[in-house]
Amino acid sequence: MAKMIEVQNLTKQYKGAKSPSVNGVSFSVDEGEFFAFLGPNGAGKTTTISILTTTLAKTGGEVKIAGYDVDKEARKVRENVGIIFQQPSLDLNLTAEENIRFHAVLYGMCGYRPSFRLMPKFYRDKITELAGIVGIQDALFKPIKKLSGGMQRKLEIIRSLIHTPKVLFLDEPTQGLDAVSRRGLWGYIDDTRKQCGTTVFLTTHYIDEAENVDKVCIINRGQIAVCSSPEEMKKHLQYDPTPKVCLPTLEDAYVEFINKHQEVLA
Ligand SMILES: Nc1ncnc2c1ncn2[C@@H]1O[C@H](COP(=O)(O)OP(=O)(O)OP(=O)(O)O)[C@@H](O)[C@H]1O
Repeated sequence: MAKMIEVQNLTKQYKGAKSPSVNGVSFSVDEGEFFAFLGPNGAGKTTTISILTTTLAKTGGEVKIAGYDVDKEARKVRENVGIIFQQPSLDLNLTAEENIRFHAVLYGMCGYRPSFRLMPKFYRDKITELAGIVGIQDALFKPIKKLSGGMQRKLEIIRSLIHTPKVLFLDEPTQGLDAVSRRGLWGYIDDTRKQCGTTVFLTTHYIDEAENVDKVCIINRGQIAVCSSPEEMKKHLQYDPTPKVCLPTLEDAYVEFINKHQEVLA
């Protein structure tokens, strides 16, 4: 199976920092795989995702996305990825639909037209479908600054999916969404993954969202601490191995693991 994300010995040291924020990280993600990159605050998740999506320069190591090198073939990488950032990145002076339209043009989905009506049918259909899924049909043509924070988040989600990317990077995608929208979003992402073979790279502090992933890596203080399936993690990462039963959820395994490692590293 093709590797969609290949990371070897990735290092990032911010200017003026005493030590690297990401320190020799290596992992790979196969095509169509659902991958979770978990870790406590400040572990290095956003730094890693920013390098993988070409928005931040690394200081060492090799990174390929969909077979393209993030330094030498950054434009190709961007054509193949969709991103939902932790921080909002919308233009508040445009309408919701205009924000998506510019993104679609930028990502090579279609040429620019000066109004929604004049855009190609496949674009209009895709926007309508996505807006229905996250429930913002009524807000599509309103200026962004009039929308609530939650609505703006939903808009970013639509924007990241509009060009049907091969690899979808989700940096805490459901932060600020209500329960119904969270469920709707995950349903859509699951469908997209299954129908289009989209590879999904997720970081989240809601560990339950990672319960059904294929592979989990935990990063702690800039280094990969463990990489396995959620089932293996639940089986092997019990803090107290008696009685010998699996921990019930990935969140239980994660919390035990982090607690144990914080003590070891303290
Ligand atoms: N622009 C920057 N300049 C200097 N240090 C930075 C910068 N951005 C992040 N850091 C540091 O790098 C480390 C990793 O930060 P990062 O944001 O990647 O962590 P994270 O795992 O995404 O955390 P969170 O879960 O809180 O979002 C932290 O110690 C942080 O303070």
